[in-house]
Amino acid sequence: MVASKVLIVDDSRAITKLVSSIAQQAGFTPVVASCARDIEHVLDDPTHFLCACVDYNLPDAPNGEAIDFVLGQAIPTFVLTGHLSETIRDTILSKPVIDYVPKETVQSFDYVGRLLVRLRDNRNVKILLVDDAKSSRTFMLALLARHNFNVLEADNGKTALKVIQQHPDIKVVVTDNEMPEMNGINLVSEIRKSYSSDQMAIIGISGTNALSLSARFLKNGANDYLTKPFSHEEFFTRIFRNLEFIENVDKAKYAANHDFLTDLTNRRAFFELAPALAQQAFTQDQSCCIAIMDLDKFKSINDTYGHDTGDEVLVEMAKRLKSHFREQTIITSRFGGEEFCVFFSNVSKDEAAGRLEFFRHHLETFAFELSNGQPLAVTTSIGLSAIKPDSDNTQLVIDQAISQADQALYQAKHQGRNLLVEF
Ligand SMILES: Nc1nc2c(ncn2[C@@H]2O[C@H](COP(=O)(O)OP(=O)(O)OP(=O)(O)O)[C@@H](O)[C@H]2O)c(=O)[nH]1
Repeated sequence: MVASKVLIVDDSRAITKLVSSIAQQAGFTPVVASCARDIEHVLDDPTHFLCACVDYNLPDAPNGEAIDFVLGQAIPTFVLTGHLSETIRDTILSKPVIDYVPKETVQSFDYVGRLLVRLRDNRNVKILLVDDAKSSRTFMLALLARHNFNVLEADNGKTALKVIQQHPDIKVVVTDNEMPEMNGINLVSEIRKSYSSDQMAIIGISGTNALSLSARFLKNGANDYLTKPFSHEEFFTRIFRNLEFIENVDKAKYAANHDFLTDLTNRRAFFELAPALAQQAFTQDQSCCIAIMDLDKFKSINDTYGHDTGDEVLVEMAKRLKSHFREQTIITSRFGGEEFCVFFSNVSKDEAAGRLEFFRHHLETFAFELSNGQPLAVTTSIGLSAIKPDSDNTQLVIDQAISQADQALYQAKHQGRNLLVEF
């Protein structure tokens, strides 16, 4: 069961309305209780709740009692507070809450939206804790679990490397230094042999009595460090800052390699990926081929229905291409305009021709449905060419095959369109 509800407990109608709309925008169903008494009535199954957003001060629960009740239902909880004295802050942070949000500014509510999305997405974010002291791992694990992170553990550097080998998608490693088998500093330099600082963030933990340790962590490739003892707010700030950095780099890389409109691999990334796949295939005596596709009379679609409809057609074409050619060894790419390219590795020319003919026939048979519900017949012409097996000159043979597939495509257009022609 996916936890898709957000419990909102607040006596202000303005706040419940605002937070409900933020939850809805993030894709969750808000469930509102306007006082502590109401909570029991609106809670059906607590496992359906991603989290709760609870007001610290309610008329029938003036000192955070509602927070304890909701936490008792095992629902991850963050607290909204109107007045934040040091005492209230300390009281809130003494409870196992996710965080507290002062109801001060628009930015506070912006933070609520980001927090909800994070809580949902954190399930897929792996964080590795490396420390030989179990108590220290347990403390950090409990903090990260509140934010739904997928937490892995290791009690020394060597074990950590094994865990990383099994989970290369770990985003953040938090490591102590003094450990048996392999210490933290050595672990950092081992990780950096395979993962750069924008692929896997490393936060070193150092004690206050060893100030030079933080510098050694950084010099060996750590992204950041935490000095013991640290507050839980400081811990989360470091985790989030480093995670956001990794995620932003991921987003930038994705944007650089994908076509903005159709989300297919773009031409530049195609020429980075295809030679490596071709080389792999050729060294295993497997064949590779390339198809160039061009939508028929696309200009008249633009002219008749407008450029936006033309864009819709390109997006739909990309979706169909992706669903027909899903394998990791096949690259579907938008080369530009209404021209697409499919690179097949480990596929013979005959098999590729069969699959492309099936795809051409599928387009011809099933009209595209536009966003206004109107059907639109779209066809494509296709040129196909085998790539000459030459693992020493993959770039060159790919360029040759593209030019041959282009010539075949030209013939397909010339022979009346909606055709597959092999070079
Ligand atoms: N909507 C939309 N149109 C685009 C895009 N890129 C290129 N085009 C249009 O695609 C059309 C391509 O037209 P032509 O090259 O004349 O080819 P065609 O009309 O498909 O004719 P044939 O290829 O001979 O069947 C032009 O009108 C371009 O403006 C885009 O990103 N979106």
